[in-house]
Amino acid sequence: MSRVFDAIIVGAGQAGPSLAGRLTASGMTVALVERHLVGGTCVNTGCMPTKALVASAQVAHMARRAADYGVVVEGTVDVDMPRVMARARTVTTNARGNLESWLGGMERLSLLRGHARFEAPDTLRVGEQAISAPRIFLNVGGRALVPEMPGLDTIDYLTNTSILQLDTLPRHLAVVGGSYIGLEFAQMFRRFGAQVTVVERQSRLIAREDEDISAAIRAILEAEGIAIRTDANCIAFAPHADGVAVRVECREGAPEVPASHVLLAMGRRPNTDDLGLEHACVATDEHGYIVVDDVLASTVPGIWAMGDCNGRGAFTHTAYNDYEIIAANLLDGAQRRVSQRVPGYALFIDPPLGRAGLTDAQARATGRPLLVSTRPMTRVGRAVERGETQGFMKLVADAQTRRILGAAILGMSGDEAIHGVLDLMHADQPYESLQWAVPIHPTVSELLPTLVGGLKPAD
Ligand SMILES: Cc1cc2nc3c(=O)[nH]c(=O)nc-3n(C[C@H](O)[C@H](O)[C@H](O)COP(=O)(O)OP(=O)(O)OC[C@H]3O[C@@H](n4cnc5c(N)ncnc54)[C@H](O)[C@@H]3O)c2cc1C
Ligand SMILES: NC(=O)c1ccc[n+]([C@@H]2O[C@H](COP(=O)([O-])OP(=O)(O)OC[C@H]3O[C@@H](n4cnc5c(N)ncnc54)[C@H](O)[C@@H]3O)[C@@H](O)[C@H]2O)c1
Repeated sequence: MSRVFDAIIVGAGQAGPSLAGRLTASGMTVALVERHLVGGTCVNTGCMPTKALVASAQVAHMARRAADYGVVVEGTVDVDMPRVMARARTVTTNARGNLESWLGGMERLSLLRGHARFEAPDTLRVGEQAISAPRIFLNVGGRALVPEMPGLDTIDYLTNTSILQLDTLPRHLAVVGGSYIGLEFAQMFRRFGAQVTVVERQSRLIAREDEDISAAIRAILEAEGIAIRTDANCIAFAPHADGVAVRVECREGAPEVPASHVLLAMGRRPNTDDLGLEHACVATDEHGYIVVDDVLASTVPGIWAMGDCNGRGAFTHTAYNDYEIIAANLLDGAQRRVSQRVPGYALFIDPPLGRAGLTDAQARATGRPLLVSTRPMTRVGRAVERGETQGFMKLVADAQTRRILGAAILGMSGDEAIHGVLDLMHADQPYESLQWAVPIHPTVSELLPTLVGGLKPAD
């Protein structure tokens, strides 16, 4: 006998709890199944703790730069790692507690603690009990990808989860993977005082971005003393007197990085391998992502997938937007689609990279006639006043449709200022609309109209 609900949600990450809120408010009985911590990756081992740590690292950095601003800090700037980590844990614990209270008071919701696994297309087993519903929503997220690599089984390594348990400063942190996760951790640990080496197998960091962005980020990180080893082919690990020897075999530099700690930041894999999807005939792609259509329906009627597990986004805001799409279509009679979403995200190094739409390279690949405009942060008044002039901004537009195709703001407040562009792209208005906005002085955003004014045909 199974307990029957109107809906089952598996995973209390970034989409599940909000969907539970909407479904129960509409009168449905809902089972929300969570096997570990409510809040999922973002709250517990992702965005929240890392951005709290980035904040501590920025304070340390600015304290070291105090003299640049005429501020006297006596002695050296030291970082108290247990307190830094405790602060990040408090941010996480509070957020998780708030979520638990909200879910705890939700009428018609049964929060079931345990691992859910399909037994049939409408039935899941959670421990001793079977539960079934005509609507099942999968929000199972992902975890660090740990590929088989020579010697990995002979060493201790860290992931985004275990590194948050460190209470001591690594002497030398080797970060394998020079993309979002790797670079945020690399910069913060360098600022906490560790020696840091980033090992990336591609020829440049964060290779999904344009080459000028990769180069500028590399320069920012190297200026802080982070060693960067690109073209790191044939990575292998071995125990070493210092901890771990990371064999890199790059074009330049010594073939081995002797590290005290190794962080693997080589991507994510979806939590779909232990969900019993074969008992429900739900199709996955070759990487294990649940195949969904433009309204996030899986290949089986009555089963939807939201968030990182569907491969249609890898961010908290895309997971949340998945919930918004499903709720609007099911409950509000709307016709929302994933393809209506303008891609946007930020890399939270300091200064951050804010991104919207296509990269320059992606825009060029469309073959459309393009207009491009760039401006260094040295020519942004607010950045000059703040003494934070690293980076640049860039805009790419379609010369025929006069729509912005993409933008990057690598610079102070780039993570916030990019929203002016994202909003315009979402509103599907021509770029000239930005010129007639009256932005506030002095801000980074106030340069967006100037950037539009500087659009010129791409070379
Ligand atoms: C270090 C790091 C930093 C990040 N920083 C940012 C950032 O700054 N901004 C941003 O937008 N994104 C960031 N992300 C990405 C972001 O965390 C994810 O995109 C987001 O958490 C995805 O949400 P989700 O709901 O899809 O999955 P998750 O948050 O992973 O939640 C899935 C939940 O499902 C549960 N679950 C899985 N399988 C089962 C099962 N069979 N039964 C029961 N429960 C199950 C899990 O325990 C988990 O609680 C970061 C990620 C990492 C790792
Ligand atoms: N600021 C944010 O929004 C934020 C922050 C962190 C993570 N995230 C999310 O988490 C996801 C995963 O991030 P990530 O940085 O782990 O993955 P990623 O897929 O973005 O990058 C993985 C990197 O590791 C490199 N790599 C892979 N195999 C390697 C090997 N054998 N040796 C050396 N390098 C290797 C890749 O070339 C790539 O640069 C991202 O897609 C992002 O959506 C977002």
